[in-house]
Amino acid sequence: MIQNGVSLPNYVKAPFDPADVVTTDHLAAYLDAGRPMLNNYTRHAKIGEGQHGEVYLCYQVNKYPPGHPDRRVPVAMKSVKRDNARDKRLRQLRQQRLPNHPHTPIVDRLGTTEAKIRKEIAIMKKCRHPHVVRLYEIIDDRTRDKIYMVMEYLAGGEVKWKNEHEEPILSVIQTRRIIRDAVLGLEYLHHQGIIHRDIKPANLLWTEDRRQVKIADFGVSHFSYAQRLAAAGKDGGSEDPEDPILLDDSDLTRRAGTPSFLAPEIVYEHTEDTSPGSSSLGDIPTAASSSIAHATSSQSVPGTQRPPITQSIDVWALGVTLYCLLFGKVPFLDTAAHGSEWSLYNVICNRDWTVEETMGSDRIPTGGRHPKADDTEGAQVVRLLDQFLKKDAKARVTLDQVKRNKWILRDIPEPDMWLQLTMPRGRIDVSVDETSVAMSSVRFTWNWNVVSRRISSLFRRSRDHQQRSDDRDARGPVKSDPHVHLHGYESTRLQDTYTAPTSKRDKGKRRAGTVTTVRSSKSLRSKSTERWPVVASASRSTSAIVDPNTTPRRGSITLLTSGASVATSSRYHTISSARPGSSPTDTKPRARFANIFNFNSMTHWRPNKYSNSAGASPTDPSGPSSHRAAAAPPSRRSEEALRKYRGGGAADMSLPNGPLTADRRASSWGQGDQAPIELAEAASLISSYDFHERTAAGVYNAGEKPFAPRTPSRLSTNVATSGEPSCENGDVGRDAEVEQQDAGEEDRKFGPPCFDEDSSTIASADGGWRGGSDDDEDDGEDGVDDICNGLIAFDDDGDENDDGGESSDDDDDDQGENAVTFSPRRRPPPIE
Ligand SMILES: Nc1ncnc2c1ncn2[C@@H]1O[C@H](COP(=O)(O)OP(=O)(O)OP(=O)(O)O)[C@@H](O)[C@H]1O
Repeated sequence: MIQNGVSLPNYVKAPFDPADVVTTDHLAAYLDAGRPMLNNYTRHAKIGEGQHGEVYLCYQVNKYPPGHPDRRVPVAMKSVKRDNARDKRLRQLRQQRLPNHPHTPIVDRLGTTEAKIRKEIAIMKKCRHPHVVRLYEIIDDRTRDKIYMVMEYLAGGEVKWKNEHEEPILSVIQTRRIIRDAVLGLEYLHHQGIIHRDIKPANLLWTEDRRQVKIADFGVSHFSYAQRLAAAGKDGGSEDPEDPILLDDSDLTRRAGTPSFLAPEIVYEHTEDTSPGSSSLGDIPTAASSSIAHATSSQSVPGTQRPPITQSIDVWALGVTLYCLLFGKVPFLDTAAHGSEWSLYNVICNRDWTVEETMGSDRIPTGGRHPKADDTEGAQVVRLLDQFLKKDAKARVTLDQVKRNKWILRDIPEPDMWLQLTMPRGRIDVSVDETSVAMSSVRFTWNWNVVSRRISSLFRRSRDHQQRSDDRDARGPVKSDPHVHLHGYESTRLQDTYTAPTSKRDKGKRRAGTVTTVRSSKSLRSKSTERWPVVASASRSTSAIVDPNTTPRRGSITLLTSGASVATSSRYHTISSARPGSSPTDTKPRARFANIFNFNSMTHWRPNKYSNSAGASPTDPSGPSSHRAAAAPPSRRSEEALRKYRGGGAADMSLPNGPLTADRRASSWGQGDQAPIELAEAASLISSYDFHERTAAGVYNAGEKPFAPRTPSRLSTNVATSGEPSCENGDVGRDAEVEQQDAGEEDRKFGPPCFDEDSSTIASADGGWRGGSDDDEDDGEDGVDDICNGLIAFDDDGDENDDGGESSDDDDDDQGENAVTFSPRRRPPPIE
């Protein structure tokens, strides 16, 4: 196989490459022979429970004939509650306390589980890498109060690393493979501008065969344009990764992660000697991040500034992870009798770590904390740990250096090729609007007055745009999907890209990905927007660009013609819309207005506290321009920070190599020249290839295996051997029985799942998150929830809660009505 000019060895298989993330806006919940079903997913065992919801093993029942290997695909389905009365009350309380300041991060302002989940979805939607858990589908029915994330199922479960005697249970070879996989996944994320922020063994999940691990849990991850540019700087770009403005990512100052894995720069205020020049955290730039200092803890040391928080915090956490896997304990432990989180942070900032005499379950000698020997494996590992756990983030090893480390490359047959193949490629973008539309709001309703107002506004504006479009330069629109091609982006495509739905079921699918919600304009949360044309290029997704010359009114919809000039002003938010399954050949425009106006994009304008001066609307005194006068302090969002840094308004943004045009930006993000496939995807398979090693590592040797694959993996075997999917052949009773026995047996063998303080993610310092599962909220509200383990609830009359009725957002508190209902009498059309 030859890929991008590199000839891959025979053992490299074609990479797994399922379609893009699907957003389904219709939910049918019902029982099938006693087995709960959501759309075409049958629910099986509960795999885990996090802060915001439960994760279930489900089987996707596909339209393949019975017996086909892909007919039933195991997936992990995470169910998360959007919002609820308690959240709402908390949010109101928090909003009262929060200063109304443009520097308040958007997550703070929303301050809900919903905001967190939206961000998680928006980030996961974009990630495509063999060592990052894939998101397949979002089931987001606006009439429900839960959202379902359908993910790749990792049957091997979390990476466990110690036994009850605090001894390591993984061999050194297994540890190396885990770290290698994590490095590749993390390098990909960093390349995209994503900081994971919660790297730890529990967030590395094994595949069923335990040959690979994948990074999971993006609940506290952070996407940053600035960080991405910083990463681009490494590639020879002109950006300065240390530039304080590029690092203006204030969201990062909210402490998130797991205490034992936090980097010193996150808890820097605990550093003992913090005088400039002598800090163990290195030279702290005094000018840096002044805007983020306000968010630091009350314990911050006067006269010092928080060191920049960069992707390096993930590198530190990976170092801590390596240490855990090798020695069965965390490197920084609070040994005080009445230790607290604070004393742990003191240890992290000020103390060195120790090294046991041996490492791994195979007890390979280390040579101590400062090994004298040069080339022993132990010495190599300790030196690598030294580089990982540098308190000064600037002195810390980079992932690229880790990949080139002797110990990491130790058992790779062709290291040069591996390095070449695993080079991260391709860029993605997670825009603010993508987090907004990552999931929609509950109770999305038609409001005919609004609809008619929108329609007339639509006519007016599209006429204006038609007139202006001739005068504009032909720069292509900024797009936020990595698969969008800028070239050949023509409005006529729209007209070739829609097939009218043929059934109600299809209709649901066709609507998937429609532009839905603009939070700041409540009136827009109507079905009027939902029904507007989805803009889809041949490659599934587009974004809209707003003409800076227009003066959109608050809450108006603006339509553009092809080739409209690009407004980089942040007051115009592009909205991506992705319609799964659309192809240039089988579709045509769905909107009745599409063929009248020939538009290819649409956008919403919304007032934005973070606006800068570009593109101000002189006719909108109540809009951002007036707000801006008051909002003089520098904007927080990194893209705006960059714009300011580059010299002011959108028009004169310039880089040393010329102006930062939309095309240049898009191509610098890798959106203009999409590689046929992700090279790294193919290459990373090599990292897990070596059957000898696998045997040596005890992957298939039950005697040596520290943890057997969990119940669900056995279930999948069951399904495979039975030939027919259980829900089809009525075998569910037996299946459930076996499942139960299996779970019991597993509990006996391995004990119930436990959460120790080393591995529990902490909430944001400002109390933005809460613990507890959804069920906390459900108590007394929908009792049947318990029957279905919190996933689905019956309603008394057995009717599905359809989205026909008029209702307002204010009804959100009504948990009983919003609960996902379960109708044994109503089923979706059978899967052929
Ligand atoms: N794709 C998956 N495949 C298999 N198991 C998974 C998958 N995703 C999550 N899990 C399991 O479900 C558990 C809960 O996952 P979830 O993402 O909800 O946790 P979380 O809320 O992020 O947890 P934390 O409290 O650590 O942040 C995890 O511990 C993990 O073991």
